[in-house]
Amino acid sequence: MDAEEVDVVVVGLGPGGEDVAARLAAGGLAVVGVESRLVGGECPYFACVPTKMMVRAAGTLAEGRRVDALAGSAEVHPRWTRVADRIRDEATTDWDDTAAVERLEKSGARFVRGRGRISAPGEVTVSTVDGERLFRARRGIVLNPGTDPAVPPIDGLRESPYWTNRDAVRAREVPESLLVLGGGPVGVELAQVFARFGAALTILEPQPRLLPSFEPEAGELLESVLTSEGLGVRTGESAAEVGHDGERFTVRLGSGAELSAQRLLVATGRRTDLAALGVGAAGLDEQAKGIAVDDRLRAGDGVWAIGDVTGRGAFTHTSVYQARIAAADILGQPSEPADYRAMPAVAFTDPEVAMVGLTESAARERGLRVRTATTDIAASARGWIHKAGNEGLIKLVADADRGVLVGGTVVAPAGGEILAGLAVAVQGEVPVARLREMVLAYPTFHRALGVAFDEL
Ligand SMILES: Cc1cc2nc3c(=O)[nH]c(=O)nc-3n(C[C@H](O)[C@H](O)[C@H](O)COP(=O)(O)OP(=O)(O)OC[C@H]3O[C@@H](n4cnc5c(N)ncnc54)[C@H](O)[C@@H]3O)c2cc1C
Ligand SMILES: NC(=O)c1ccc[n+]([C@@H]2O[C@H](COP(=O)([O-])OP(=O)(O)OC[C@H]3O[C@@H](n4cnc5c(N)ncnc54)[C@H](O)[C@@H]3O)[C@@H](O)[C@H]2O)c1
Repeated sequence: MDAEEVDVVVVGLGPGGEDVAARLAAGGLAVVGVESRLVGGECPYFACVPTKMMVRAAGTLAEGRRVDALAGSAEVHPRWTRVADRIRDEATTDWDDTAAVERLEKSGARFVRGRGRISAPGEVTVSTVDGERLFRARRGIVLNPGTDPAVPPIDGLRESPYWTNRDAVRAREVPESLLVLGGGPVGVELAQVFARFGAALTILEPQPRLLPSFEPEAGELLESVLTSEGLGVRTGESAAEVGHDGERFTVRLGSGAELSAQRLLVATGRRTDLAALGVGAAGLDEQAKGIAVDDRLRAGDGVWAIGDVTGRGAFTHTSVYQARIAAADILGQPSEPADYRAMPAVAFTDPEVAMVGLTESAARERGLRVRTATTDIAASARGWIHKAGNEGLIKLVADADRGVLVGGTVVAPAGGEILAGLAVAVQGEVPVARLREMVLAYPTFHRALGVAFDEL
């Protein structure tokens, strides 16, 4: 097979892959982008965008149900077809990436639909519907393969018609009951959405709390909100066996108890098949969980990796941030090295759970002399005015020796927006003494930060 000579091959066109391909093409390089499914990746078709449309719709239902407490009376009648149609028509154009392919090609990159794998150093073989194509990349290969849902090895699960996020966003109907395996961001966001649309919901999370990668206080508060909305939350419990009789799922727990539901959503994390990507041919460990990269996103000689697969925060903003740095490195342009100190994470539940930088335990593990402060959003002036739906907290984590914030968590209505102030403080290493002097508008939710700064 003759090889086609190019400068760079980008394998996988998630948000970062699409971005890096366009940047490299704009920089004058001959670029081929390879995508086996949809250009844009998980985020626009199966993740961020459609799930946030669901969250937005479920939030309006919740607000409608709060009318009785604040403004009169209202009857709310959920209709899922509104959400399903919006996802199909506005978010995903019925899961069609024509516009994204055109955008990519307009940027100057070439597009090949197929599955790429590194077949030799500097070489990518792409399996397309018309057979195999071979590309030789003079400058290098950028890997942006993203992740697929990880399905845990629970007896009977793989043989059952379980859902992942990809099925949940395509749902045309709300199940009468839904069991969610996993209380991470995917699990809690989708659980609250489907519950607000009428599904009887149970979340099963083996760790002691929901959102285990966030501050424990955040997971505890979210659990109390979800249970007050009628969801069942079973933390510290795992599924031992899954059965499906053609209509319903039965899940036997480690404790012996049994749960039953019409649908089962697997939201237990993500995985990438590095062996299928051929990373071994580039001298990388194909048995590893992800691809280790340096602060220029270099994974090896002539190989860069960006996005979820790098394990530096599985978010769209990480992927496009890394794309910018990798593109600059390949083009030989100046840029700052990757800096993840103020990486934000937001779970778009109601209240939103948002964090930046280090949790208290992560800061202690790094040997920092940690000082923390926590304040209650409901007890703040704005929280008290807000009333229904005012649950929340702010937790700050400071390095007492340097007198700066190293992390912060906001659980609040629009907590992800409030987080921006903390992100600036962590990134800019603004002294806590200076933060205390700030004038914070009354009565905003973020004004509660002042109480926490004082406590620090
Ligand atoms: C339900 C859900 C909700 C989420 N919500 C948010 C959110 O609100 N905010 C946020 O920041 N993040 C969110 N995320 C995470 C976000 O979707 C990812 O971090 C984001 O898509 C970036 O991923 P990526 O760039 O690594 O690649 P991906 O988006 O995973 O795309 C990788 C692409 O590579 C392709 N590919 C893989 N292997 C090959 C191959 N060998 N050859 C050719 N193509 C290949 C795949 O088909 C895929 O299209 C969410 C995730 C999920 C599951
Ligand atoms: N708003 C956002 O930015 C957003 C939203 C969704 C997802 N994401 C990203 O996507 C990635 C995937 O999210 P996720 O929630 O699927 O993964 P996750 O790894 O964050 O959480 C998975 C959860 O499943 C639990 N779990 C593991 N095995 C289990 C089992 N056998 N049964 C039940 N539970 C089990 C884990 O303890 C964990 O709490 C995350 O890294 C996240 O950052 C981001």
